[in-house]
Amino acid sequence: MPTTPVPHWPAPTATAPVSASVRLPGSKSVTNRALLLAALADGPGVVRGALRSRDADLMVSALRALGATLVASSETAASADWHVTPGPVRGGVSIDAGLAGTVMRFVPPMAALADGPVSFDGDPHARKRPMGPILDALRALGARVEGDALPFTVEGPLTGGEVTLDASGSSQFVSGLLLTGARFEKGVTIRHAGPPVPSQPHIEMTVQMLREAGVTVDVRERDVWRVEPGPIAARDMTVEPDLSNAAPFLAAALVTGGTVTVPGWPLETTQPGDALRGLLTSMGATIALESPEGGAARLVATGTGEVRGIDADLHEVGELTPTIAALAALAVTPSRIRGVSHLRGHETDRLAALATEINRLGGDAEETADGLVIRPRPLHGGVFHSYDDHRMATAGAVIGLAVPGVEVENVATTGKTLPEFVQMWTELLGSR
Ligand SMILES: O=C(O)C1=C[C@@H](OP(=O)(O)O)[C@@H](O)[C@H](O)C1
Ligand SMILES: C=C(OP(=O)(O)O)C(=O)O
Repeated sequence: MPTTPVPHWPAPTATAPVSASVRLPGSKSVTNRALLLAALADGPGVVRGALRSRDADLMVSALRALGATLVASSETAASADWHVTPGPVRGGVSIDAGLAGTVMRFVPPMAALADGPVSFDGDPHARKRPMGPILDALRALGARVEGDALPFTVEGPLTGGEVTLDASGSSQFVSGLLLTGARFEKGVTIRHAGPPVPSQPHIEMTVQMLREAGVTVDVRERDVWRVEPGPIAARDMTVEPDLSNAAPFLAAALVTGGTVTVPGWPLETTQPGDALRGLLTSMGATIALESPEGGAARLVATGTGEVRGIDADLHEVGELTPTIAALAALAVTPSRIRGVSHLRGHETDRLAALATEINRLGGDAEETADGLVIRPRPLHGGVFHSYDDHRMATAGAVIGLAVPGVEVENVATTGKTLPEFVQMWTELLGSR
């Protein structure tokens, strides 16, 4: 039966400076680590304020398929408190990774603990995302693996031990092995050999969450991570708001010369989104991380309506690139974004997608080997394609604030990490 085409979303243009408080749901990266660690723990635990989104739901389904029991309480459309009871890891099941890097890279090492083969597949584009280094590592550690990308099958048992891999394509290869590593008979020692590993804050997030669960992790040697075998302690933990998803909302303060407040911004965090404070300041925002006595911390971003270009190496915080590129396309001076060649293996080839879509609106964006050069040029309306990439869709929304007639194709793809994006964006623009 022919499907009815979904109309493009007319991105609202701001007619006045925004002034809003935007409460973000839980971090995707923290949620999916916390759920997996809870499913591997030595007893029942709770993950509070967990994100509800496609990526998080795929993780919940994967863990249930592998034998864990997850029951939600305090559930809203955007958030849930998950009560997680681990079970023996069960094989003979299939896992849908969707387009989620955290599912396709974090779950296979756990699947190697199962009592039978576990098969993985995902969205058509997910089959193009790099998987080779982590699948080869599982082989080297003792598992049987069929396939070098999605779809693939993993079958334990695996003893663990030492492995060398090239994690320059994704930090998630390291995080994935570390998260389950304590449950391998010999633990795991990972040595990286190759160009620099991106997204170090995400690896620090993994290490910190493991340590909080009582796991011994040694990171004293550069590019070497060691997890000792042992139990993963059951915990009751609360997920921080998703700071990367704050990016388009904070960007709206810059573009419109308004003010956006994000309540609950952690004073200390391993989330890469915390780098927005420096990045947006360089682009012309005034940023204040306020911590009122007795009150919860919050971030306040204020713009002037004029965006400055930026020269930035985003190697450590690659997932912020689409928002920074959207701001750069609206800036009054040129920008250069460097250090992000690994974005070609993200939800789509983000460097190609950003250059194509900015140029489609009349902009001047050029791909380089490891990033983008974006020069000021007046933009016009048109369709901004999302390539099934949540952060492309929100980048289109940021440009639409200043450029009438921008239509975002498949805005529903924001459901990967922020299903309420359109509603939140509409409220942002309405609440003046
Ligand atoms: O571990 C994580 O939660 C993530 C790590 C990063 O992956 P890459 O290192 O592949 O960029 C990041 O871009 C992704 O959004 C989430
Ligand atoms: C790269 C991203 O996601 P994933 O976890 O699927 O790699 C992202 O969210 O920007």
